[in-house]
Amino acid sequence: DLMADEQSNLPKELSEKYMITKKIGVGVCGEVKLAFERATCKKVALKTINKKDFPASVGTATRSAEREIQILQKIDHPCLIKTKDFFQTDDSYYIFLELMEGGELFDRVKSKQQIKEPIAKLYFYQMLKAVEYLHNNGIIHRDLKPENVLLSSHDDVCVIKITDFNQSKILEESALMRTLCGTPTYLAPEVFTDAVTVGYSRAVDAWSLGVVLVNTFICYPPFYPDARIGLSVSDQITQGIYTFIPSKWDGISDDAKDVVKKLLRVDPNVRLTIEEALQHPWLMVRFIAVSLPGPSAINVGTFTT
Ligand SMILES: COc1ccc(CNC(=O)c2ccc3nccnc3c2)cc1
Repeated sequence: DLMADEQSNLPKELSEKYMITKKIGVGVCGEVKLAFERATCKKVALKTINKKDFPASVGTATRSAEREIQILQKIDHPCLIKTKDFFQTDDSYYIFLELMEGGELFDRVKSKQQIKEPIAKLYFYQMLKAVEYLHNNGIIHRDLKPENVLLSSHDDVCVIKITDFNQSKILEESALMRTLCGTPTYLAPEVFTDAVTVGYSRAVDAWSLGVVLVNTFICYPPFYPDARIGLSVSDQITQGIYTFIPSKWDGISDDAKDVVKKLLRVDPNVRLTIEEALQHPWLMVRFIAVSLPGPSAINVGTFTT
């Protein structure tokens, strides 16, 4: 059957160590299957990236896949997905990841319709901590969305982990940074004025988290195709036009709305940074330490409503 011959063209070392079973998710650059580690019978997720899938841009595909793998193996944070094993053949990468039993936040929001504020805050706090770690390590995710936020269990109170780093960017030391270290005697003024805005590319992650937060609260994103608005989605975004629909936001605190407003600022220079968001009153509630069950328990505290 399909499973058998797929199992057959896997690297021998891989199929000796793991048994691959059903597909549990499909991503842009490959698919995610449930696998079992034969020695421990533990469940793991297998993400397969086929190099041949992008014949046209084969260069960028493998570069982005290699960058993703490089990042996956370097990062270490309770709210970032961890690689457990890795294999490569001529035409595919096989990345074994810790299995997130709860699936995607995207599906949880869809099935729950409305996520209660303390739970949305718990998830959002963990996303902020994960992205804070990435930014502190010079990594920008650049593709934060509910499909890339995974839940560790079916319980509302659970650890979340961010996944999918194939759009990520590693901030290298730039020629501009080196230029600004030298004596500016012969430097043109625009080199300094440009320098003010350069280095805010990480602000894209803060914006995306603002959109994810709205999506988590009211189950659809703030910018979406709607004839009544009379603007394309990209125009709504570039003009920062969105509304807090009263019926959807009733019962949600003003602090929560304030975080959204400050993340969805069009100008990246004034947009809330991840660090500032973590200091916002909505997130700075009294925490009572509670350690969540599960492989990588973290103390996030119980959120007062
Ligand atoms: C036992 O069969 C299942 C077990 C769990 C699920 C829900 N999880 C998933 O659907 C899922 C999707 C992508 C992932 N990417 C990396 C790590 N874990 C992941 C888990 C779905 C089916």
